[in-house]
Amino acid sequence: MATFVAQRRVEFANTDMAGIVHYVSFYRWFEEAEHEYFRSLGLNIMEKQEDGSYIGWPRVSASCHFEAPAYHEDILDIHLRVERIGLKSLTFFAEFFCREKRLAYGRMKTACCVCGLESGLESIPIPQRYLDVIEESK
Ligand SMILES: CC(C)(COP(=O)(O)OP(=O)(O)OC[C@H]1O[C@@H](n2cnc3c(N)ncnc32)[C@H](O)[C@@H]1OP(=O)(O)O)[C@@H](O)C(=O)NCCC(=O)NCCSC(=O)c1cc(O)c2ccccc2c1O
Repeated sequence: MATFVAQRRVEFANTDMAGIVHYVSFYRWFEEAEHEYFRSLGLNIMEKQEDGSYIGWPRVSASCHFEAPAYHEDILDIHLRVERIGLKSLTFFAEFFCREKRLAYGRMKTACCVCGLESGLESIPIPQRYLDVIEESK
């Protein structure tokens, strides 16, 4: 996939008592970048179906490596790409840059699921309409 780039400014609430960005913020920005990527393709990360259930993308694994700290007011460029398209899952790879220096990188794997409030999560093969646009963005 051509790399999708999202941008975030480090807000005060993203930082911790050490004055640097708390690691949880990187996971949140990673997820937000992924959702922005879906939106850019005309997809919704929670798509309602006729029976009232939703197709969604819960995470089955997440990892992040932190190489340098980020600070309040820094502008971060989040470079996101689909690393692997599985039968029922997508693996995203993201890198976080500030002034072209890489601060962190990580992976998130999401399983395509039917999400019902009562029935819970049921993984399904990724529907073709998602594959069409995701593969085209590669
Ligand atoms: C999600 C599950 C229901 C899947 O269980 P199932 O037994 O059906 O899984 P499969 O074995 O068929 O695997 C499907 C697919 O996923 C890969 N996979 C599964 N588990 C892992 C794992 N631990 N590590 C790596 N990969 C895994 C597997 O290889 C298959 O991929 P293929 O490409 O090979 O087909 C079940 O696992 C479950 O219920 N898990 C708990 C999910 C959860 O609670 N996650 C944490 C919170 S979810 C979340 O934060 C979230 C974020 C969002 O952005 C969302 C966006 C939109 C909707 C929902 C969101 C959301 O919930």
